Amino acid sequence: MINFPIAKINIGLNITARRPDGYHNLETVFYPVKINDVLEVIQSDELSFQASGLGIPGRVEDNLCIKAYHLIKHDHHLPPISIHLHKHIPIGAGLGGGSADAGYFIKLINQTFNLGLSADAMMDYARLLGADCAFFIQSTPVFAFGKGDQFEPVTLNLSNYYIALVMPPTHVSTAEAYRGVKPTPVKQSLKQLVELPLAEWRNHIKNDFEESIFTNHPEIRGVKAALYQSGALYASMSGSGASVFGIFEKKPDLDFLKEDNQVFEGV
Ligand SMILES: C[C@](O)(CO)[C@H](O)COP(=O)(O)OP(=O)(O)OC[C@H]1O[C@@H](n2ccc(N)nc2=O)[C@H](O)[C@@H]1O
Ligand SMILES: Nc1ncnc2c1ncn2[C@@H]1O[C@H](COP(=O)(O)OP(=O)(O)OP(=O)(O)O)[C@@H](O)[C@H]1O
Repeated sequence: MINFPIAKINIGLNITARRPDGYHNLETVFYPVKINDVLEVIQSDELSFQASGLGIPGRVEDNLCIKAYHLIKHDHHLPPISIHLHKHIPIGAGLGGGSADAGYFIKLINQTFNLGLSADAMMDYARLLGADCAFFIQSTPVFAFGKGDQFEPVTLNLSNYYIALVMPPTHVSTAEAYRGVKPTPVKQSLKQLVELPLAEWRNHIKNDFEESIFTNHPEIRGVKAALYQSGALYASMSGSGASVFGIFEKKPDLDFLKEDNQVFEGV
């Protein structure tokens, strides 16, 4: 069986406190975007993992698909499988690509082997693999809080807008990004701020990672400025970077960014 893990962008990201477990409390809005990996699982004689497309750093046994397999196998009978992941979602981009593979892998296993897991049960498994992973079980826009793994629904539909995403040739590690931020409590929750008209987001909604990441990687700041100059109503780095998205009323001309960056249009 096969499915297509999607990416997310963060609309706003406030890091509000450091937690005793070393993680941070945050609030953000996750919004799904149409950049996909391809994930295939077939029953086999032994567990194996093949990857194609973008190179994935790290050991195969640390790939979130393999970790998800062992996690579920601990509680359920699972035969050996052959996994193929075609990687297209940029890595170190703040797009949650690895987390998406984890969430979609859990769904694929549930479906392939008729495990009968509810969405809540799958989210509980996903939470054990990474803070972002649970979002990808349902992949609908949500207000997220806690470690980024607790959700409340939001009414947010950007389908009448044009979203473009720019990936500079820079990768940012999530752990590095968190180290650069001083947590600060919020005055007004993002949950209310996303209800504002989109043209006003620019004055109210921020990503707390930008300050330190832009200092260390000024080319990312440049991409954000270029998106505003091209007519974006709102532009922001996604998550811990390095990708930057712009929300436009209509398709902009972003050809000038293509020489130095990877540009995803109409996501
Ligand atoms: C930056 C975001 O993408 C925003 O949505 C997420 O917070 C990152 O989520 P993720 O990649 O699933 O994160 P994990 O794999 O669980 O954690 C990676 C590292 O990020 C830091 N981390 C992550 C989430 C969080 N709420 N607080 C943290 O401090 C920790 O140092 C952790 O070791
Ligand atoms: N299936 C996977 N795809 C990509 N990376 C994976 C996968 N499984 C594990 N990883 C590891 O996760 C790292 C990418 O993590 P990183 O936190 O930089 O992701 P990101 O794309 O910025 O997403 P996020 O929005 O979650 O921060 C890779 O360097 C790799 O070692």
